[in-house]
Amino acid sequence: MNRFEQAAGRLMVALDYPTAERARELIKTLEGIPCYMKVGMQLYYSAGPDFVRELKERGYSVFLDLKMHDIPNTVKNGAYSLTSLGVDMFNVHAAGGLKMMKAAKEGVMEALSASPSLKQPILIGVTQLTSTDQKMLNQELGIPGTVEESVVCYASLTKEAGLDGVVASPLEVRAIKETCGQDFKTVTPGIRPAGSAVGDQSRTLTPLEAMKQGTDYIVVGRPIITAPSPRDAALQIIEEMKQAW
Ligand SMILES: O=C(O)c1cc(=O)[nH]c(=O)n1[C@@H]1O[C@H](COP(=O)(O)O)[C@@H](O)[C@H]1O
Repeated sequence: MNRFEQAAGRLMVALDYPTAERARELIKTLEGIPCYMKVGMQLYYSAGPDFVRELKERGYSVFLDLKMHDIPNTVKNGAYSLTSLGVDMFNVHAAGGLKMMKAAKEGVMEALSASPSLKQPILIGVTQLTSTDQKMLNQELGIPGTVEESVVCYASLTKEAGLDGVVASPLEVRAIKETCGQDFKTVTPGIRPAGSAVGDQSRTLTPLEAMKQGTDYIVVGRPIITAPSPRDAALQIIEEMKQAW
């Protein structure tokens, strides 16, 4: 694998579109770039599992971002369904607690033993959303301490539950890896190339800065999908990622 492919494989493009048709247009413009594709609530709720299967048939790695957060039994069954669908990665909210996250893992393992040909998906806990800032954490969510402390606390809980890593902002990657180990995966949205609109994100870094923090994957939506040329935007981000090595 050359350096371009290595970097592209760590870029997760958020297909935040209302329909499969719109997502297919973007995929066409990104043809030949071996990035990860992230399907979130907007697209999944409209296009469903068929679109995930289509992405798999096209050869993409798929992160299904549905952020499950429910009672343990419901999450276990949801995890069973998503594993059976054949996604490469999916996530649950760490705020659902230890028992819920362990149930998610059980759902994965049960699906794998029912269909041994399936590949084990990477199971990730969402810590504090990258739109959450210090004031919101303390005043709205009622969680004391700093954002980093809360993120590291959720990351430790996620590790204890036996999951593979967390979603966090790139600003917390070093602290997460120090506490949970270098192999514990970090998936980091809140990526903003220099000069691009921050929008509703609060805790952001550029692609280069995020890679320098040692993150495993960066998630990028609007800076690519709303760019005049999404292909150029994606290629530029991959170039930036390569500079970190
Ligand atoms: O789990 C996620 O992917 C996620 C977690 C988080 O804390 N923040 C966050 O932005 N995301 C997702 O990452 C993507 C970021 O998109 P942009 O802000 O457009 O780059 C969106 O699809 C979000 O749903």
